[in-house]
Amino acid sequence: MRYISTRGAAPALDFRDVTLAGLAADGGLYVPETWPSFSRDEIAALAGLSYVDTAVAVMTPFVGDSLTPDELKALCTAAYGRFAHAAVTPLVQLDHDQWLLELFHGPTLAFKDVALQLLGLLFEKFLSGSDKHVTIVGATSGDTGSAAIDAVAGRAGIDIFMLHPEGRVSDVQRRQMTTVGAPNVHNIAIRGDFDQAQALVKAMFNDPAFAGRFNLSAVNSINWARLMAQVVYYFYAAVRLGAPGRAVAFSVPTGNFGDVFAGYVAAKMGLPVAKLVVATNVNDILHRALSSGDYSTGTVVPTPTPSMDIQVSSNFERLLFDLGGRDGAALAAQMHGFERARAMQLSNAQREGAAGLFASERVDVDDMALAMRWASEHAGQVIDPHSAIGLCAARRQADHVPMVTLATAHPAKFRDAVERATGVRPALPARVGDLFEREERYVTLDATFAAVSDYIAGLATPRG
Ligand SMILES: Cc1ncc(COP(=O)(O)O)c(C=O)c1O
Ligand SMILES: N[C@@H](CCOP(=O)(O)O)C(=O)O
Repeated sequence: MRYISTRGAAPALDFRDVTLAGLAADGGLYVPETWPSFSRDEIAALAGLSYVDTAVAVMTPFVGDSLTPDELKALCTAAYGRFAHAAVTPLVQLDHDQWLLELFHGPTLAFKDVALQLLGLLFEKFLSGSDKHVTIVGATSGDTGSAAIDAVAGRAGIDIFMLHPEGRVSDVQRRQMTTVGAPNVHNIAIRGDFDQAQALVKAMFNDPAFAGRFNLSAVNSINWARLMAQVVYYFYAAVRLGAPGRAVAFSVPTGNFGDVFAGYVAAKMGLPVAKLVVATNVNDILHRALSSGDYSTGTVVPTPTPSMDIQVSSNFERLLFDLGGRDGAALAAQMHGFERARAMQLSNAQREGAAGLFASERVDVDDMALAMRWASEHAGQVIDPHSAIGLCAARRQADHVPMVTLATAHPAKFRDAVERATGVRPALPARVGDLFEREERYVTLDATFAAVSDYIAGLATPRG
C-alpha cells in the first residue's frame, strides 16, 4: 500500500514511512492511494472474531509489507491487552435502535487510546535497531495529549512535546498529561486555543529551517496510522449489529474530523454504513459546511465539551480531497485560499458527495445536558458530555436502523459537567492511579511560532 498527499506534491510513502512522517512535506495529509475493498463474504467472516483479530483483518491491507501478519497481531495483542474491558470497545444498548459504542476503556479513558496504544508500539517497532531519534510535536484539546503521552512515555529514541490550550482542558485531562514524570515528556500550555496550538504544530512541520533540524513525527490524526486504527471499531460494532446483512448508522461527536473520517473509510471499504452523523457543539463549522457548504471560522467558544472546541478540523481536508476527485493541485489551491481567508465554500462535487453519507447536527449545552439525563434516567448510563452531543444528534436522526453513538470519553474525565447535568459525580477508575496526588510539570508559553519553536529546539535531539 502506498500513501499519497492530499496536496499532490509530496513523495508517496509506504506504511512504515507514513507512520513516522506525520504531515506531508507539501503541507497535505497522507491518504491511501486506493481504498482497500472488503466483499460481503469477507465482512461476514468477521462475525465472532475478537477485537484483536478484527483489527488484524481490517488493518492488514493498509499495513502492506511493512509488518508481517504475526508482527501486526503481536502489536495489536499488546495494545489492546491494556484495555479494561474484554471486548475492548463494548456495545451497550440504550433502547430499541440506539446503541453506545464505549471507546473509553483504555488507560487514559478516551477513544484516543484505541489508536495511540497501537501507534506507540508502531513507533517502537519501526525505530528498533536504528539510531534515529524522533521528536513528536502534537496539539491537544485534552485527550490526544494524555493518550499519546501514555503511549510513548519512557520509550527510547522518542521525545514528545505536547501543546494544550491553557485553562481549556479539564483538570483530569491536564493532570493526565502533566503528572507523567518521564524525562522524554514535555508539556506546553499555550496562551491561546486549540486551533492556535494545531496551527503552530503544522507551522513547525512546514518550516524547513525547523523541520530540517529534527526527525519530526506526529501523534495527532495528521498521522494516517491513527485513523487506520479507528476504522476497526466501525467494523467491529457493525458486524455485531448485523452487517453485512444490515446497514448501521453512526453518530460521532466531532472536532478534528478524525473519528468520523475513519467511519467514512470503513464505508469506502464496503461496510454498509447507513449514515454518519457529524455531531458538533456550538463550535459548528462542520455542521455549517455539511448543511450549507459554508466552511468559515469564527471565534472558538469554550464549552463543557472542551475536546471539541475546534474550528479548523484537520481531517476535513482528507474528505474534501476524496470527494473532489482526488485532485491534489485543486485541493492545495482551495486549502491555501482557506488559510488566507479563514473561510471557503465547498464545491458542488464536495457538497453532493458528502450529502450521500453524512448528516450533521449542532447541539447546544442545554440539549447536551438533556441527553445526559435521558441516558441516565432511561438506560441507567452515565455518559460524558462529548458522548452526549453524539447521543443527542443520534436521537434527532433516528431512522429505524441501528444507530451507534461513539462514546468517546469516560464520564469521570469531565466530572464537573456530568455532575451539573445529572447530579452524579463519577468516580475516577482505579487505573488512573493517584492522579491528584502527583506533582504537575509544564511550561506556559505565548502562542507564537518563535516562543514554541525556540523552546522545543532547546530541548529536542537534532537529527544525526
Ligand atoms: C472526548 C472526545 N470526543 C470527541 C472528539 C472529537 O473527535 P475528532 O477530533 O476525531 O473529531 C475528541 C477529540 O478529538 C474527544 O477528545
Ligand atoms: N480532541 C482532540 C484534538 C486533537 O485531535 P486529533 O485527533 O487530531 O489528535 C484532543 O483531544 O486533543
